[in-house]
Amino acid sequence: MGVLPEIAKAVDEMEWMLPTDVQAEAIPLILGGGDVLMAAETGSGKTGAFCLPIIQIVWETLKDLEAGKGISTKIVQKISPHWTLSFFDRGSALAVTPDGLRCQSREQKEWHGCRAIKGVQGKGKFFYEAIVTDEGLCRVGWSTPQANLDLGTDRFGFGFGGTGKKSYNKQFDSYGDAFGMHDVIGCYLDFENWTIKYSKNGKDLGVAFNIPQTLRSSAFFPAVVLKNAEMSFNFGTQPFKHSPEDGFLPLCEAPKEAVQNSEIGTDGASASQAKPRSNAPQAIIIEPSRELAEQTYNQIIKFKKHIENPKVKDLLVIGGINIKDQISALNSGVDVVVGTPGRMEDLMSTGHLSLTQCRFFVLDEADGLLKQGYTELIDRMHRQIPKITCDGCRLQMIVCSATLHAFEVKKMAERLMHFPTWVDLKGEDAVPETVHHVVVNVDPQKDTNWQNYKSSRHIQTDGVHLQDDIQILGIETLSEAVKLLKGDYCLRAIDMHKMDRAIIFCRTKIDCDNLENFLRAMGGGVNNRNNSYRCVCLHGDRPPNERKANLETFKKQEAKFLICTDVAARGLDITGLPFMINMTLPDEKSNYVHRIGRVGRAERMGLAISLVSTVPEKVWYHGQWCPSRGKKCFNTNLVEQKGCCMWYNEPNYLAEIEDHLNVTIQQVEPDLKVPMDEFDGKVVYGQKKQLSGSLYENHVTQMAPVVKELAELESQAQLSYLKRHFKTIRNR
Ligand SMILES: Nc1ncnc2c1ncn2[C@@H]1O[C@H](COP(=O)(O)OP(=O)(O)OP(=O)(O)O)[C@@H](O)[C@H]1O
Repeated sequence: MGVLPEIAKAVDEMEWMLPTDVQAEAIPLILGGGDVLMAAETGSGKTGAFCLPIIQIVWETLKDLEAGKGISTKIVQKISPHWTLSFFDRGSALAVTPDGLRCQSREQKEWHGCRAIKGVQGKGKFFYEAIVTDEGLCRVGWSTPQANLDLGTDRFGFGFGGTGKKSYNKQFDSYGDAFGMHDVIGCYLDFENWTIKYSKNGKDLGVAFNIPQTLRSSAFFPAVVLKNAEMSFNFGTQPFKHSPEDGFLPLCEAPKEAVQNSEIGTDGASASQAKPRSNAPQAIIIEPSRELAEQTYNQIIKFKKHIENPKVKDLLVIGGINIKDQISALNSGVDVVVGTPGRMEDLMSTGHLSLTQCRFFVLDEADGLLKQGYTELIDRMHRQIPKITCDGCRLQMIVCSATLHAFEVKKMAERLMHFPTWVDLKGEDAVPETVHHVVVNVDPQKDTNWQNYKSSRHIQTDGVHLQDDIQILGIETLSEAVKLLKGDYCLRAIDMHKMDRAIIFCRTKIDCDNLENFLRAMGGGVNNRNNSYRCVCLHGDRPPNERKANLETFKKQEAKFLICTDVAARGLDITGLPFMINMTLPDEKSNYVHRIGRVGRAERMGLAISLVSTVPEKVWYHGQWCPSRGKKCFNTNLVEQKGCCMWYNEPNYLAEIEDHLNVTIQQVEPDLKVPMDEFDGKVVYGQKKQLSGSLYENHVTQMAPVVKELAELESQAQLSYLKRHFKTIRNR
């Protein structure tokens, strides 16, 4: 994987012998500093593909910062021998490009400043240009080494700000004109008349300051201070946009005897100036659900197990955990933060989480995040992150999902990412080869068993037909019948395949609760310790602690079935999970891919069964119009009648999914027997496929005859070429 031995050791202990395809492609790209969009099948190891290189780079940066000398050598090499801004003599949130000619600060509340690496002293007249390259607040001018970096707020520096004010010793007086985006500010320093003045787009704004006697023996350095802004500089190595007045020299032509080098940053000791603030992590990883955030966080803990000196500190930022603990962890220093958008936003808005040192911005399950309505938040976070890091590297953005081809993702990538490389191992959405997925039709007109159900035996339905007359056979009755039958089909699927571990997806929270009660009852009640349908539930109405505990129970195999809404459709990784049941198809086609991707992970085989109603089913649909968003809502009218129900047409959704995946999903009979095909007889669901190509000995034996044939063909081709070539020469 090309990672540190300490990381490789941890990965080895997890029994990862080879990188998966997506890891082999993405890890070098991320280590190389690029932006990456990763689209690969569910369960193909995307989490490792971004976490491993991130941990490595974060650790290397910490090591450099700790050593001091590391970072200074790295940077000093990059410093041009000419006039540039200093990488050291600058505020912690101010980033400088590797050429030292542009700086940026994305801190919104504080000013962050910077000085050049050289200044001038004694006699002469000097000039440089500064250009506003992004909206924001800026002040530019000259400062002596004693001045603080907030230019113009003490007696040692002179600034001219975009609001049309000159500033010295905290005194802000009107001067010249206001300036902003694209304006070119000329900065003049005159040691003959002891004055400082400015020009805007070539127009002379007149003398701004008389240099006091006390400062006349000091060196003056170009200086700038920014608040959420960006400026670029020309010290004379490029033609100026507007030539300076006669007699003023570009700084880069200042005679040697007038030039004074900055003392800050010439030795490693000063590198600490670039030390990250404690609450400013180097990597931010955003996940769409708490469970997924926890899972990624747990993987990071495993990956960094052997990393020492310095340790990489990580933090999980999700709701349901005491925010005070998260704040105190942030204050004591974090390097990698994994979390959900809501809690991250809370911490950012209160200033407890700073993005100023972020070098990795990762969106896992990006299309899911965008669909949940986080586009604006993501854009806002991206704006706050400096695009160049404190040690001159570029911000890296990594975006991944199994279903990345959504239009919104492409638009976001265009907007925010910097020439991203697509690691697209699947093209359009696809189901992994390791997943055997089938559908069974639930047809209440053919299968009339529902008419014989006694109340004790059937599943409680969601109550949408409470107001309907279902005694007479009509679409409402058939819809209710489907709901009853589906409970039974689910049981039959479990029994037929002797499922002892399965994830079961329902469309709504109430469906989950009803199925949980039904399965428990069918297994002899909740107090029956040997309940053969032991199950737990995971959905948004369950408190965070219960969600966490239920997931743990299922992972530890103390419950056989995990019943959930789409909250768990994405990313949840349950080792060797053999079975999955869809009680209802999702209306969002990409969610089908995510749901069935909970099985068939890490090369293990899985079976996914979807129950598809042949008739329309009336279901709950609580939109924004529903005052309680579904809680204790009994409005069974259709949406068109200002109600909270709709008709759900599963055959249509099935057709859309098949069209999207370009496959016809195999259909099985209501007995739920899965016919023999290449999966059957050769695999045990939940285990690795036997005789698969992943074992190298087998791979070599399988490929040997083909390779031999290829070698012979190549030799023939070369000989025939040589013969022709030889003939041509002879004929000449
Ligand atoms: N190189 C590897 N060798 C063996 N197992 C691996 C390797 N990489 C990842 N795995 C395992 O594969 C499983 C799936 O990985 P992961 O959760 O990263 O998949 P994913 O691509 O993010 O899936 P999804 O799209 O569903 O989120 C995990 O259990 C992980 O430990």
